[in-house]
Amino acid sequence: METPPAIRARGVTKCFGEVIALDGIDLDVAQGQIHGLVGPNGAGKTTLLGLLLGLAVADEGRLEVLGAPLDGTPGGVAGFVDGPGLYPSLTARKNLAALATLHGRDARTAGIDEVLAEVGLTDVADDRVRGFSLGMRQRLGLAAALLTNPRLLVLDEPSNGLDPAGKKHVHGVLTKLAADGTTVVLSSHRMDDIEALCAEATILATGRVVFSGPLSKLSAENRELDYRLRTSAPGEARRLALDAPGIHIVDDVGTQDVLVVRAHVPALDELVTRLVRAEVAVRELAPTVSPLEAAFLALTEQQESTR
Ligand SMILES: Nc1ncnc2c1ncn2[C@@H]1O[C@H](COP(=O)(O)OP(=O)(O)OP(=O)(O)O)[C@@H](O)[C@H]1O
Repeated sequence: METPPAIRARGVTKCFGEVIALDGIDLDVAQGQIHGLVGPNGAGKTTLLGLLLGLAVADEGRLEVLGAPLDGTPGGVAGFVDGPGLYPSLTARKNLAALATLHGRDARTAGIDEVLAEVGLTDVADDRVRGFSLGMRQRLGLAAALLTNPRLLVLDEPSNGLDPAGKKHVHGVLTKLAADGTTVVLSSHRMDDIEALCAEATILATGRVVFSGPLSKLSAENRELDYRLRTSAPGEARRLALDAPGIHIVDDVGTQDVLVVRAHVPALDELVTRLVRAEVAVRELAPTVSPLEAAFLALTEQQESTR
C-alpha cells in the first residue's frame, strides 16, 4: 500500500476579518522529509503551521495530516508557533514533567532525561526557565515536542535566537529525526537556513504558494544574477564590461576596484575570457546573493507587485 503524504492541502484558505492570510494553498509533503516553509513577513507561514497543529481551522479547502482529514487536534503531531509555551517559574525538567503528565504519562518513565540530552540542555535541566535565553527556550520547546514521539513535527522559526553552534546542534537533531521517519515542517525567513536542512521547500508570498518542490529545481532556474567583480585594473574591466554582450553594469559600489554586473552565466564566462585576454586579473567574482536567495527574492517580489 502506498504511504500517504504527511501533509496534503488543497485550496486551503484562512481569513482574519478582511485579511486573507492563506489564499487557496495546495501543498504535498512526503513522510520522512524536512520541508521548509519560507516567505517574507506576513506571508502566512505561521497561519499554515497553526492549522497543522490544530490551533485554528481553515475557512475553506481540505487539509489532510498523516493520511487523515484534519479534525480537531491531530494525533501524532507536535510543535509550536510563536515560540514554545513554557512555564517560566518551573525548571526545564519540571516543564517537561508537567507536559508528560498532561499527556497522561508517568513523568519518571517518559524519557525526560533523554530529550534534554538530545537538545543539549542536560546542564541546565534544573534551572528555572525564567532565566533561559531565547535559544534555550527554543531547544526546550523542541524537547517538549520530542517527548510526544511525533510523526509530524511542526516548528515556527526554530533557529530564532540560536548561536551557530546551537543551530548546528538543532539541525543535527532534526536530520536524525527525519532519518528515523519523522516528517519535519519548519518555517524560516532565511533561505540559507532552509538550504542547510531541507531538500524541498515551499515559498509563500501574500498567502499564496509561489513555489513548492526540490530546492535543486529552484536554484537551477535560469536567471540573471548580480555578481561582484574585483580586478587588477578596474577602469579597463569597466570598459570591457560595457562592451561585452549580455552584461549590464548595475552599480559602482562606491569603492574604486569593485564593479557589480548583472548577467547570465554564459555572458559572464565571455566577460572573464575578455578580461584574461586583456591581461586583467580577476581577483573576486561571486554572486551578491546566493542563487537560491535570488530566486526567493524574485518570486516573492513578483507576487508582492501583482497584489
Ligand atoms: N490572529 C490574527 N488576527 C488577525 N490577523 C492575523 C492573525 N494572524 C495572522 N494574521 C494576519 O495574517 C497574515 C499572515 O500572518 P502570518 O503570521 O501567518 O505570517 P508569517 O508568514 O508567519 O509572518 P512572520 O514571518 O512575520 O511571522 C498577516 O497579514 C497577519 O497580519
